[in-house]
Amino acid sequence: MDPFRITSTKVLTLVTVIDKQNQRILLGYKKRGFGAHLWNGFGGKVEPGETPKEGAIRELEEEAGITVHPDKLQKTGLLLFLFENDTVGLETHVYKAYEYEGEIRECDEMRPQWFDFADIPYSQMWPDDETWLPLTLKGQDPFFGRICLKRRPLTESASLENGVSGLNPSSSTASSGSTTSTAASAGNLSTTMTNTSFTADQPSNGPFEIFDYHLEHSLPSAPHEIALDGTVASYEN
Ligand SMILES: COc1nc(N)nc2c1ncn2[C@H]1C[C@H](O)[C@@H](COP(=O)(O)OP(=O)(O)OP(=O)(O)O)O1
Repeated sequence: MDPFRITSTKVLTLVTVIDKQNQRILLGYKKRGFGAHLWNGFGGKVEPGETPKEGAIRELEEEAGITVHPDKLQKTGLLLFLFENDTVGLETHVYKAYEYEGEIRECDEMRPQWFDFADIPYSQMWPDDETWLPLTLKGQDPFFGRICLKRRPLTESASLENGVSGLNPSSSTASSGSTTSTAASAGNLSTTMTNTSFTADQPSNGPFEIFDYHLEHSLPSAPHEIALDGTVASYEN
């Protein structure tokens, strides 16, 4: 049986705020919960009754204290994170914003910090970020990605005791949406990598490593393109 087969998804958002003029990006250090101790964009579960975009704006406000007008929030990608032997996939709607209002502030969940494009801390981020964040920064978006992750071998995970928590990705409370996916139609980018191994000199970026991934330059044009199990996501680009 395919260890990456899923029967449903949770709908999540992820926002990167980009300061084009100064060539830097705003990331947040996750203090607790799923992905704790990693730097990431801002986001979380889409609440019932919310669109992904509304959820993204709400999470950005909650986690970084800033507001983005809906017209200024651009869809940069749709990423489907699949975890080995977990039938719940994470359907993650990724956005970027070049403008915001308000003062950036820390909260109990996230500590925001600017990073120059040249100093993005990929070694302390989810391992998939290095595959797609550069596309966002270079404007090579939108993209669709199917990213399969598996747990690092135990000895390595054990050495990450003080690292990432939230070890069961589907254990956190559910959000709206219930969709599974097939590959989207072919785009002009097609990147595939298989079974990247963790090396001792690679700093820890969590208990998971990429098993394989596929990225392409096209968002599914219609929800049915990402539905496998008869359920259909309701999302907007
Ligand atoms: C698996 O790979 C992932 N890579 C990246 N870059 N980001 C990920 C990955 N898996 C999840 N994420 C992102 C998506 C969301 O922005 C957060 C998870 O959100 P969380 O579970 O913390 O949602 P909240 O609604 O904030 O949760 P609580 O209110 O329950 O704390 O990580």
